[in-house]
Amino acid sequence: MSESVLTHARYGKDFIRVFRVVRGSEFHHIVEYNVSVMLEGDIESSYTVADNSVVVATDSMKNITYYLAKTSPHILSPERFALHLGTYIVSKYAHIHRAIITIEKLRWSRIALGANDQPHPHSFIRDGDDKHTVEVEVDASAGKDNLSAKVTSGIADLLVLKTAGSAFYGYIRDEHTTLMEVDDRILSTSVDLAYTFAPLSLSPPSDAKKLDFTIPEGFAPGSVWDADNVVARARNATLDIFALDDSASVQATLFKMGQRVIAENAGVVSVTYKLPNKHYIPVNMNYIGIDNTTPANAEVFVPTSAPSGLISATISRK
Ligand SMILES: O=c1[nH]c(=O)c2[nH]c(=O)[nH]c2[nH]1
Repeated sequence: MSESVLTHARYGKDFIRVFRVVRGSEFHHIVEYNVSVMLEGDIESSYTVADNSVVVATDSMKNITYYLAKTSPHILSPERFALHLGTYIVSKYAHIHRAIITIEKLRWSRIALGANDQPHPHSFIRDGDDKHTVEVEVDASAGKDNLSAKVTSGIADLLVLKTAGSAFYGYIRDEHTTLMEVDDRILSTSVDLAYTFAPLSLSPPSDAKKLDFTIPEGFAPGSVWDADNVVARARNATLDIFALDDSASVQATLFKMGQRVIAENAGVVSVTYKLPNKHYIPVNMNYIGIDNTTPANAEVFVPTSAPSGLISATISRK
């Protein structure tokens, strides 16, 4: 026993499901989040000598999440809410030095009705399976008056497909090659992207309840405080490039996506894409004298879930 030592400890509550409505005079606004709260600090004794006096119960972390969902003016932005929640926790508990908050924001879009797409004040539709993802680390290890944060946001499970404008040829051909070179093919991927903002420092709460959380005035477009617009631009850029790029490969198209995200968002320092290549294989009908394999005549495909290619890269600001 004495030859072992605790080298890392982190605990918290995962899968905290929360829905919030903000009732404006004309329009209601809603968010649905899956939140995870993980804490680090002077908590070793809870592991090593069964000392629960240092434990903020994970049940309390769940309650704090709901309390802030009710009281925080930042609830509608997952980045700001995560920063507020992390700041609250590290400010309230002297021995907690780091809070790692992750949020998955599910899609709810306002229903538009009638010929002129009139936005409905309080009805919404789940118009996609993709999620806005956020990971915030609020760090108080340099002191409770010296808070800093790292924010990585992104999009997961954005499923797309195009039926033209994607070639793949010129790759290594040797005794292991069976793939046909094509000047056109089906291209489909489930986009996963995550971008990291420049590190930021945070003001500690000034009120006794530790609830006060301020964001700077006049923040720069593309900064972490502009995160709702950043994710909208990243989604648009991704869909734009996917549709419009005359793709030579997933690799080349991915790089263009990353370049756009960096160019359009001044506060983003790097972006990582993970693009599975979800292969659609043309059915060979040569046995019955029908051409379904040359790109121009390929119309019937087998969608395959496995194996898939997996193309990933990180594009960083110079
Ligand atoms: O865009 C692609 N990149 C690859 O690396 C690859 N490999 C493969 O078999 N098909 C594809 N497509």
